[in-house]
Amino acid sequence: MGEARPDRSAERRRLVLNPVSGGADHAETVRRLAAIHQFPVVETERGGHGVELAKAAAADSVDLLAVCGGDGTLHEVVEGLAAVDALDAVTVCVIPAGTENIVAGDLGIETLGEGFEVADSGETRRLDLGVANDEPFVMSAIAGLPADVSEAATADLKERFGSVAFLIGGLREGFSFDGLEVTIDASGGSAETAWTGEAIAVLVGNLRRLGKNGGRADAEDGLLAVEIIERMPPGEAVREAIEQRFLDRDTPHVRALRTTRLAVDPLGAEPIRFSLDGELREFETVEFGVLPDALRLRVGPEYRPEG
Ligand SMILES: Nc1ncnc2c1ncn2[C@@H]1O[C@H](COP(=O)(O)OP(=O)(O)OP(=O)(O)O)[C@@H](O)[C@H]1O
Repeated sequence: MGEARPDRSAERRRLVLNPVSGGADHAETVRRLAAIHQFPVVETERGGHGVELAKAAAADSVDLLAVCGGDGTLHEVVEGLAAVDALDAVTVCVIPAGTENIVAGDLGIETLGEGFEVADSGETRRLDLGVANDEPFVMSAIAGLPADVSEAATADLKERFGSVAFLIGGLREGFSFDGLEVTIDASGGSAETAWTGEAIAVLVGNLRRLGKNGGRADAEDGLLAVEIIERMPPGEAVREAIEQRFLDRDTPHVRALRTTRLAVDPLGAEPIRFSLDGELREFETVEFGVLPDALRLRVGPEYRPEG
């Protein structure tokens, strides 16, 4: 029985494929599915190439751009579209083939097949983007323990253990972590906050579960969900961080707020490292903001903005 396919004659499609994300075993299947779903494929050849391929897609008037890889590949594509001011002209869809695929999971897209289904017929919504100075991010910006955790999860660990690698890395790092001496200034949200001290982690969420106090960051509310995890004795720190992040419990050393603007200044001479959607960046000083409704994204049927 032949199923009626949507009329795509008016739509210019393209797929950016990262062939080495995740376990690097998806490329063949993706090329086959892409042919069935009428997506011409371009492939990333090195780190940062996704930015260039996204700019080229915008220049070629692509209006539906699928991204197949992990959160890092999506990050690069969004960065490229933003750089040429094409976020409004291009609708993005996500085909999950990374290690974590946190964004895809938040959009209700779990498999390659679901990714292509949503690309074909999912609802298009407008999601906020976060920005760190000038660089956009889809999901989150994280400094401190969890950022070190992502770095500590080596490619080998990731390959063997997938998501668990982040937890293993965290437990390793937890014993040697020095803390972040910072001044944090938030304005334009539920409460003005000025805070100076030593933090274990600063989490700035746009689309991501951040624990009970911050709730799931809502990518359609025009706000960033921020959590500041204060310095505390090491035993308590590891326990509270784990309770907060994995068990959804209230803990005493965590401040949660929602804001449109957040400035973070390190007190010492060292720059501060943030992981933007899993990609590490260093900042002398950083100001976070929101671009409301900036990203046109196809979402799965289970997607709920507030999680
Ligand atoms: N051909 C390539 N060779 C080497 N590295 C590449 C190539 N193409 C892209 N990359 C890099 O691969 C990295 C990993 O991609 P990505 O973050 O999407 O997947 P992941 O880390 O497996 O998944 P996730 O971020 O969801 O956990 C990115 O930093 C990207 O720049």
